[in-house]
Amino acid sequence: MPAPVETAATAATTAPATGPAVIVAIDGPSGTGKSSTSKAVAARLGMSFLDTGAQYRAMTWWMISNGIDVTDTAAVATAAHKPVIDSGTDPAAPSITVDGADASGPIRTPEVTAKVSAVSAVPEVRAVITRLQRSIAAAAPHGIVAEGRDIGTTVLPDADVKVFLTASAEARAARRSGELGSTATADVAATREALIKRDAADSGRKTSPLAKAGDATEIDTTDLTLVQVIDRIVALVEEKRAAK
Ligand SMILES: Nc1ncnc2c1ncn2[C@@H]1O[C@H](COP(=O)(O)OP(=O)(O)O)[C@@H](O)[C@H]1O
Ligand SMILES: Nc1ccn([C@H]2C[C@H](O)[C@@H](COP(=O)(O)OP(=O)(O)O)O2)c(=O)n1
Repeated sequence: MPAPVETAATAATTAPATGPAVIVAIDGPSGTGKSSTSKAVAARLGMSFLDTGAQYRAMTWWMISNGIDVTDTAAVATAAHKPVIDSGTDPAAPSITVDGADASGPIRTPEVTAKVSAVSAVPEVRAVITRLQRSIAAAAPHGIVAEGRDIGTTVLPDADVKVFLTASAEARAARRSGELGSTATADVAATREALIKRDAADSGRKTSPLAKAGDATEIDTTDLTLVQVIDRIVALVEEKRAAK
């Protein structure tokens, strides 16, 4: 039976946060449900939400817009400190701007998706964005749910709760293709190949690759509904809050 789809909006009974602030790190490959799950968990628990992939996409969009060849590592490294990236962390209305301009649409283009792994492999880019992410997490009044590839391993290694989401390549490709508006077999296959290629690049880079932290709880979402994944993570966070 197809999984009932819960969006951040339908999951969001934005509760005022109670108890101590907790830091939650959610990592995993593309299409495992990090963004939708993290948004909903943050909304339910009255916490902030940070989509770190959006920040790497914003950096990539800025490089493309400014005529920088993303395969020229030295040029990307030199420019990395120039864009001003600002992330809005309300899970009900997350936002991202670059130099004051709304970047939420342009960062999702196929060109940015194709180039983001190259840009995010550059150590200077990671240093700039990691610093930004830590400052956002430190300023979150009721704690934060931050999702990405290296949150539990590098950005917030002392996070209270760490989750690593996985799912089969088939499930991930089907989810992404659905979002892109085509479930035709050839389109799903092409999406699957693109996902696998990006995962390999993200896992294989030298600086803070996509990886499961040793102390992360792994959840395979292949056969779980979005609501089931959200419930599991909320339970982990509530358990941690109770113990604090
Ligand atoms: N457990 C799940 N079951 C079915 N669909 C899901 C599940 N988790 C996420 N999705 C859907 O898959 C797509 C990709 O999810 P997303 O949260 O963007 O993944 P990620 O951030 O890991 O790339 C979205 O359309 C989302 O609604
Ligand atoms: N913490 C992070 C988050 C994302 N990245 C990089 C690697 C990813 O392929 C891109 C885009 O991330 P994003 O989460 O938007 O990717 P999805 O298309 O949602 O799977 O950014 C990263 O290197 N480190």
